[in-house]
Order: sequence, then C-alpha cells, then structure tokens
Amino acid sequence: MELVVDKVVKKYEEMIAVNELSFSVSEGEIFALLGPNGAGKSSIIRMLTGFTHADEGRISVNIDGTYHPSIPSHELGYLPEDRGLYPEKSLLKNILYFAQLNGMEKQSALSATDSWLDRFELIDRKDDPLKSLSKGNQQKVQLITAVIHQPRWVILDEPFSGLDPVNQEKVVTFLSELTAQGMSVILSAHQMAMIEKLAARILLMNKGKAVFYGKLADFRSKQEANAKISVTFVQSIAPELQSSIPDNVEHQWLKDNKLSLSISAQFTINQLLNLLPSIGEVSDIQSQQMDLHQLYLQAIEEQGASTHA
Ligand SMILES: Nc1ncnc2c1ncn2[C@@H]1O[C@H](COP(=O)(O)OP(=O)(O)OP(=O)(O)O)[C@@H](O)[C@H]1O
Repeated sequence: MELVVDKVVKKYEEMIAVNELSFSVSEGEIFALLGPNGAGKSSIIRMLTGFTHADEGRISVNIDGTYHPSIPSHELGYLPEDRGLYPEKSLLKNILYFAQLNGMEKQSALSATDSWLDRFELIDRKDDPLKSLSKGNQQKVQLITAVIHQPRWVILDEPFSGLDPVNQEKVVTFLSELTAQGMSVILSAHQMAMIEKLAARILLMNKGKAVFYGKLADFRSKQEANAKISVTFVQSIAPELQSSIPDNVEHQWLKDNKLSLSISAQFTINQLLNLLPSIGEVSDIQSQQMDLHQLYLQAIEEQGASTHA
C-alpha cells in the first residue's frame, strides 16, 4: 500500500498553488506536510481526498494492488480544515452519523463511540449538543469521526489546532497507536514540537514548491550545518579588527566584544577557529542549538532569499 504524488500541479485560474510537487507515503507511516500559510498544503490534501483534481502530474494510491487516482472514500478518514460537524446535534448523533456513513453497523458504531468518548474524557457529554463544547473538545469529536471506522488512510488537516498542550499530547499518543494498527497518516500542522514527536519524514513546502522532502533527521542535520555561533572576546575589539570578518560571512557584532556568525559550507568551523586568534582572545564560544521550529523558519527564510535572488 503506497501513495505516490508525481509532479503534481494545481492552479486556481492563474494562481499556481502547487507547483510540480512529488512525494510518496508508505503504509503505517506518519508523514507531515509543513509550510507557512498559503504554502499549498490544503490544496494537496484536497487532491488526495479526491475533492479536487490535479491540473498536471499524477496521483496514484496503491491499495492491495489496485491503483486509484485518490484515496477511495471507504479507505479514508479525513479531518478537514473547515470542520464539518452538526453543532445542534449531540456528540453521539454526530459520531454515529459519520460512522454509519462510512459503513459501520449501528451496534458496533455505538460501542466504538462509547469507547472513544471515554478515552477523550467526553463520555459524560455524550448527549449534549456539540455546540455546547469548547473548541478543543469539539476538535476531539471531529477526530473521532475521522477514525471510528478504522480507515487505512487518515488525513488530518491541522489536528492540533484549538487543543491545549495536554490534549495535544493525547493526540500524539492517539496517532502513534493508529499507525501501530497499520493506518497511514498524512497530517498538516504548524506545531513543530508535535511533528518532531510523530513524523519520521516530512515535506516542507513554500509557495507550492518543496523546500525539503525526506527524513526529519536529515532535515535537522542539513539545517544544523548552517548553525549560528556566538563568540565572546575577553576585551572589546577595535573597529578595524571587527571589520576583518570576511564580507561573505553572515555576521553581526552584538557588542564590542560579542560576535554572532553563521557557519556554512563557505565558512566552516575550522576557518572560524583559524580566524579568531587574529581578532582577540576568546573567553567563550557557544553554538545555538535550534529546535525544529527555528530550523523550519531558517529553511523558509533561505528559500525566500534564493527565490528572490
Ligand atoms: N479555492 C481556491 N481558489 C483560489 N485560490 C485558492 C483556493 N484555495 C487555495 N487558494 C490559494 O492557493 C494557495 C495555497 O492555499 P492552501 O490553502 O493550499 O495553503 P495552505 O498551505 O493549506 O495554507 P494554510 O496553512 O493557511 O491552511 C493560497 O495562495 C490560496 O490563497
């Protein structure tokens, strides 16, 4: 079972929302689509679910040797960006409706509903109208409706939005369990800390194009090769020595004795260590450890800079 997106283009009139994008997702994987607002994540998701179609390129979903142009609805659990529940109806009626729409028998849908509501600590609210719940709790109900029928593919557009940190963690555990049962999960999210716990592979995109596609660990090492270093000198450095840092090295003097600079393939840590004694005596060197959120911002910034160059 595999999903392949091959050089897909999606246009809205003249606007190119997805630009020759390729990636694949395997069975049992949690795959994350990342990118700033307007990057094209939802546009891809809508094509994967079959709501819209690619203008160019090809999507192919292999299920038991049969190839489909999108994920067939009975194999799909979908949490849309615009939540689609019935606010006036009870939690139970909402969940039952979607479970039965996805082919579940009433009895098994009823017992599965109880067990899911119990798990998300909403069992006491079962007969309350959905609209009486907080936004985060409504989000949990929406998640239940997406997976109650145990689809093989689950697509979640912003599953963490509106959830507090405790419930975000619960969703992380919940998603890990889904994949342990063999479900494949594609999610779009902005919460980098959650992605770091969940996804082995990512597609980071910006303006419809891939900025990075591959293993999260590789993304980390690629971005960390461009680490920021801060150097403190024992004494203030005279202006003429301050200007001895080569022009092509991204750097900034924070104080007369404090320098921040970027390490890159063009300016390595060894070159830095060779240069420092000619500037002054060093009292401290620190490498700024970046979390995924900072690495993400750095990658998007670099891509913006290269596109506009
Ligand atoms: N139905 C539409 N008609 C016209 N333009 C659209 C339509 N849907 C999306 N777009 C445009 O396509 C681009 C990609 O939008 P998309 O919703 O796919 O981004 P996204 O990465 O999901 O963003 P967000 O994180 O804000 O949800 C944006 O510039 C958006 O304005």
